[in-house]
Amino acid sequence: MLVGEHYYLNVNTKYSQWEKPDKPADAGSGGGPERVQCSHLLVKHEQSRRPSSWRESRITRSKDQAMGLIKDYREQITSGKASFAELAQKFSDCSSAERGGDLGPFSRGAMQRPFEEAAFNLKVGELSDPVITDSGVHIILRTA
Ligand SMILES: Cn1nc(-c2ccccc2)cc1C(=O)N[C@H](Cc1nc2ccccc2[nH]1)C(=O)O
Repeated sequence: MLVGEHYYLNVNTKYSQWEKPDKPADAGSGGGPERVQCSHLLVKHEQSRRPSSWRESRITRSKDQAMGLIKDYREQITSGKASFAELAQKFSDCSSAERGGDLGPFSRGAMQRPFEEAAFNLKVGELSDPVITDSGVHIILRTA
């Protein structure tokens, strides 16, 4: 929160951002969905913004180890060995694990930018590649 700093608001899409836009404001029409619903599986690591979760009070795994785990979970899901919700419920370091990783519907501007970009570029039913945010390493399933 930068007190006194100006931010930029696209009055068409109601999207706000700190960075000065580098292209004309889009009209907000046809630019993909307004809202998406996603589930995610998050593996935190020692450099995560909050290296703690319902699973582990102090998370010490490295970022590389977190990436390795996320790739393993992704392979289990794509090969049908396990369901997304089952692995998220068991292993996600986000409190949404209790709901199989379901975050509910959200608009642009609600989530960290890398997560938002990945989520809004998924088709319904599509599983993302690993996504890195300040929280850790995620895989994202768009459900609506
Ligand atoms: C964004 N969000 N929604 C829930 C949630 C939703 C539904 C039911 C319970 C919790 C938890 C969170 C959240 O920020 N959790 C954080 C971890 C985290 N960081 C995220 C970054 C982007 C998207 C989801 C993310 N979840 C935590 O538990 O440390």
